[in-house]
Amino acid sequence: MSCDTIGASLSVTGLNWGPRPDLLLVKDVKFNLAAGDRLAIVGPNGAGKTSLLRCLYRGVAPLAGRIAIDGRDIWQMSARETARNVAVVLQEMPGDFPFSVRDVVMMGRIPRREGLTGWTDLDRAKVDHALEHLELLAMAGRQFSTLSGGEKQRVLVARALTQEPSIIILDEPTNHLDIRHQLELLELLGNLNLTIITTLHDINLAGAFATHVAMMADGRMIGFGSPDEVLTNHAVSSTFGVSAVTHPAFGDRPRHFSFSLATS
Ligand SMILES: Nc1ncnc2c1ncn2[C@@H]1O[C@H](COP(=O)(O)OP(=O)(O)OP(=O)(O)O)[C@@H](O)[C@H]1O
Repeated sequence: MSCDTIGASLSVTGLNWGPRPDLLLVKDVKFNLAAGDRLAIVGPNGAGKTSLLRCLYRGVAPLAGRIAIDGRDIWQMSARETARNVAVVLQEMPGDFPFSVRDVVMMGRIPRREGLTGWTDLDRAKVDHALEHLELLAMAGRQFSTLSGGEKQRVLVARALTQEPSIIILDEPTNHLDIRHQLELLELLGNLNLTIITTLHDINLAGAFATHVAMMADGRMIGFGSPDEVLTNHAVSSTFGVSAVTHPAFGDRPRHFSFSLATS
């Protein structure tokens, strides 16, 4: 899918967040992304990945530190300006959401709407474009609540794309998707000219998709760099408590891991 917007840079420094100052779930996180970089955040359950994402999309206010998009602190922007820059695709989905698929995707245009005007031909064209690219045109009139988990996931990605953001933040976007849709979604995201930040439990998908990988454990970013730098046998094995072995790229198949339970 072509996208008229371009990615933005992101700079995070000294970021701390927790529900209370004595319970930090994100601890002294810092990293930089250039426009168009794709970051996969990996780490075991409870490592703080979703908490970090919440800080990045302004879902929670940091207790310390700064998050800047193209050099501008996100807390110095209006909520609308942040929404124009950052689109979010979360795991939680409202169960009873009385809207059609087309309506949900159209909601992505709200931050782009000027005043109280109705939807324009441009808005409708953007929605059709996103529906087509995520293979949703045939179900555009269906109630969102009647879709499968994977179909809902694709609708929420389509909504994010119609927002025309410069950064897309996704929490486990491949969770409900079958293998073909997982690969297609990551290919689609990879072909956008945007900055992407996503959590991914699948280390092999993370390595194949990302330009940068951040490894988290106990609220800290314990590794940040290229997939080859961060996803080593030792780091993956020790962080996840498994025995991880890398297999080199072969033909079309990228470098990948196999896993077994670690023997103590
Ligand atoms: N508001 C809160 N109050 C107390 N503890 C919390 C709160 N929010 C999250 N936690 C805890 O903080 C830890 C980090 O949660 P978070 O959801 O960020 O982890 P995660 O890396 O995304 O995990 P997963 O891979 O399981 O989705 C977890 O142990 C979680 O139970």
